Amino acid sequence: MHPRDQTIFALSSGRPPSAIALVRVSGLQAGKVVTVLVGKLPPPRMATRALLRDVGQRPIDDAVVLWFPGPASATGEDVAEFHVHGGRAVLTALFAALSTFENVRPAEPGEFTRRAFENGKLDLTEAEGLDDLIHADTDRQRRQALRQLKGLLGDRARDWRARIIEASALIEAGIDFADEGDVPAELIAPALAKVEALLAEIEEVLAGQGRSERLRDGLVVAIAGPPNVGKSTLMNQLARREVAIVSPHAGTTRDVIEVQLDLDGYPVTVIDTAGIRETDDPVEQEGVRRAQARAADADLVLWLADTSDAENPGKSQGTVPVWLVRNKIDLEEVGRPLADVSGQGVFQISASRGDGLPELIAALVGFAQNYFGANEGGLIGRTRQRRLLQETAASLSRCVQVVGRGEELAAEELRIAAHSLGRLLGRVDVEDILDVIFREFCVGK
Ligand SMILES: Nc1nc2c(ncn2[C@@H]2O[C@H](COP(=O)(O)OP(=O)(O)OP(=O)(O)O)[C@@H](O)[C@H]2O)c(=O)[nH]1
Ligand SMILES: [K+]
Ligand SMILES: [Mg+2]
Repeated sequence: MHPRDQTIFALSSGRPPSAIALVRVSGLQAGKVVTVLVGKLPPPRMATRALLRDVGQRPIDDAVVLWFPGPASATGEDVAEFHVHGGRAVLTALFAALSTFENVRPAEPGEFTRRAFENGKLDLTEAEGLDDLIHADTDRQRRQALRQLKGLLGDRARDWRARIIEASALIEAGIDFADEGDVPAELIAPALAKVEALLAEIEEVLAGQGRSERLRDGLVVAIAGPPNVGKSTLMNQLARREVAIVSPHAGTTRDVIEVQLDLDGYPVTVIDTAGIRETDDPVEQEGVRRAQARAADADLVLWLADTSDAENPGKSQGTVPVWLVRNKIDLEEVGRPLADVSGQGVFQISASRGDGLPELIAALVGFAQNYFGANEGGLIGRTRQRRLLQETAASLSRCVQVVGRGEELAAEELRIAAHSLGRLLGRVDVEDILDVIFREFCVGK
């Protein structure tokens, strides 16, 4: 039997032990499994309390069972849910009982969602949103994933694709009529108008979103600078715990230390690095090498200097934005003005006392907002989605350019655009292009 036709089961709730564990079963055998374990098939979609028994009638656990006959189920197949006590031995006994059925096996990762997708319960962008929602750590990530799961991008893509197919049908009809007479002009003009409107909408979505797809990975902020300027002290302040060792000894930090922060709902990874200087110590040299590599990979560098230091923050950072942060302002002589640097991206702080930190953190939140796009309507959740939308826009814009020179070329670009959106949704079939042509125009050939 093909693995796709086998019945699958898995623990769908968290790691045991837990108060309650949810075990899901999906596939052709689900009904039989429930009938044997419960003794009868419970009414559909009603929580039913039952003593589960294995095939040898030995009791497993007192459970709540839900029976969802397909196709009105999460996967589209027959699905059973067992809510049992979340003990390891309970689950072992239940899994052993499930495994005694023929063609019933443990599910592969993501297999329930895969089946739901294959049965048309959700499109690919929604499946991606579901995965992102499960992995969301921060509120922004959760909201973005929920938008995807609700199908906001999928709905737009389906609408765009339908309109591309309409435009395509107009052009195809023009091509067909062309060898009989001179109908195309009236057909091509509305097709072109449709394509231009579509292109504007897709480009707006691409432009207005910042890099919302990076919300999944988060923003990387590296703290770099000369030794002993207080990088690890700042790191600990941002993390609100002692993640890095602080000492008056220059060259304390050698390894790259990371913490994940939730900055106003934005996921931010802060990296503390070794102080950058010339050194003979091979261990410290390696630390400096790693520090430079990580700073070059970061999305933002906080270049820390103490107030005496006039270190140039720009060097060796490539295209990564660098903010100059002057630390230890508490050591400034009374009455002496704070360092002469001012303006955007220059901060005065005391990492140990906390002065200037609220301003620095507020600026980081602003940077994150700008980076990810503050727009609540951020539709793009993944690089894959952005790439396919860019491909779609590129094909539509080529279509606009070539339409005067040849309808066949224009029609081909529209086919490519529809194909890109089909891939975005995970549904590529050219049949529906033909369907629309035959249904709407009935040329009768
Ligand atoms: N007065 C004062 N001292 C500070 C401040 N921030 C850090 N220090 C002190 O400066 C020394 C170095 O701090 P660290 O945080 O270890 O500096 P670092 O940049 O991580 O040093 P390396 O890892 O060795 O490169 C410690 O003695 C800290 O207590 C500050 O704002 N004011
Ligand atoms: K130090
Ligand atoms: Mg350090």
